[in-house]
Amino acid sequence: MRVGVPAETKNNEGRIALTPAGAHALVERGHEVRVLAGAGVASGFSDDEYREAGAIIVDTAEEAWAQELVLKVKEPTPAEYGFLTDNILFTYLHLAADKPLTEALMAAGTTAVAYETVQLPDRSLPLLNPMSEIAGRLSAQEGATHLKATNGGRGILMGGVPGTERANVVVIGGGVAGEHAAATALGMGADVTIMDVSLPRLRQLDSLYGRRIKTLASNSYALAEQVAKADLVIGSVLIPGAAAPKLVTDAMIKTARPGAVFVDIAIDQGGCFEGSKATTHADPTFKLHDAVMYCVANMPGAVPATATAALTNTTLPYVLKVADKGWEAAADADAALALGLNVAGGQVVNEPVKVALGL
Ligand SMILES: NC(=O)C1=CN([C@@H]2O[C@H](COP(=O)(O)OP(=O)(O)OC[C@H]3O[C@@H](n4cnc5c(N)ncnc54)[C@H](O)[C@@H]3O)[C@@H](O)[C@H]2O)C=CC1
Ligand SMILES: CC(=O)C(=O)O
Ligand SMILES: [Mg+2]
Repeated sequence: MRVGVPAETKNNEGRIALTPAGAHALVERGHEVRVLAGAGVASGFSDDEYREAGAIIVDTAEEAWAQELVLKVKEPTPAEYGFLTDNILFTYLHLAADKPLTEALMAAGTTAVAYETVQLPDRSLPLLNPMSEIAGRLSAQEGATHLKATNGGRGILMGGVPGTERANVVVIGGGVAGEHAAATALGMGADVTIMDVSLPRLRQLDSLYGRRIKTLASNSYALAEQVAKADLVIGSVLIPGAAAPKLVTDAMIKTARPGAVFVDIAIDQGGCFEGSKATTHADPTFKLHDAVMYCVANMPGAVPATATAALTNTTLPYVLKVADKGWEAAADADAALALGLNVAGGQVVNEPVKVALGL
């Protein structure tokens, strides 16, 4: 198959969808790989490394996009809609939060496969998992940074010092991102509470972290109580494919401590705080009442050396299947991969996306 790898175009997005090792694996199996010049540089990969791996370096985005299988990291931005065609696009899509992109994919007849809805029988999301690990860890780091008074925050140190209060960190949604957020905040010395609607998941977290963290069943009453006394709130809920539920209301944010920081990791699915709107690494926060809101939709893009390696570790086996067999046969042979299909033949085929967009 002819495989294309364009550069990422989102603000400060340094990842690339294929490493030289991945290009080598594809070429070895008889596929042709075209990588846009310079696309790997921010992740630490030069054009020469791709050439040595057997890839062809192309000079225009058009050429990288005009292949049978296009590999990307983030969803196409409006500037890229013109490149969409009836080929296979394999990338994060987050369509529940993006009707214009959904319509562009339908109009182009793209076979659009979303990393974030590939799902194993145990319900885990193997291609979202590594980026949730990274975004979770980063959320605690970013929270600590924005809690500094010099950044508009409450001026509290995560772990305090002996004789002072520690920061009170509340994590809403104790899945992959939430667990990594909690573990990092714990490592920084904060007081950590994880809230989730899944009691089995809270039991699991309790057995892993014991008395070092608090677990709480999530409901609007408990959320209101926790938000009012938190220094840092991290939102990391997910209903796969669907728009994120707005769990923290504007009224709750009004009661927050002045300078409290709210990190909405779930912003790529529309956000789980009322009042969240997507921000960029260049301008990551805004003020809402007296709170600092951090809503960057591509958090791992800031650590591309780690994130590209972590992402391609998990995507490559699936990429090889699609390139070797074509979409239909690959999806027939792998039920987890088949669940990645979001748009095909001009129609949305993922049920939660359909519901979220009212289609
Ligand atoms: N902003 C960014 O750069 C990134 C964002 N993400 C996003 O982070 C979010 C979380 O992803 P994962 O941790 O992988 O998901 P996950 O599926 O591992 O965890 C989600 C958790 O939310 C819980 N949950 C669902 N509804 C809830 C509710 N009403 N109240 C409390 N908890 C609830 C679930 O029980 C589950 O434990 C997703 O939206 C994902 O797309 C992931 C990576 C990067
Ligand atoms: C999952 C996602 O949105 C990201 O890695 O940017
Ligand atoms: Mg997005």
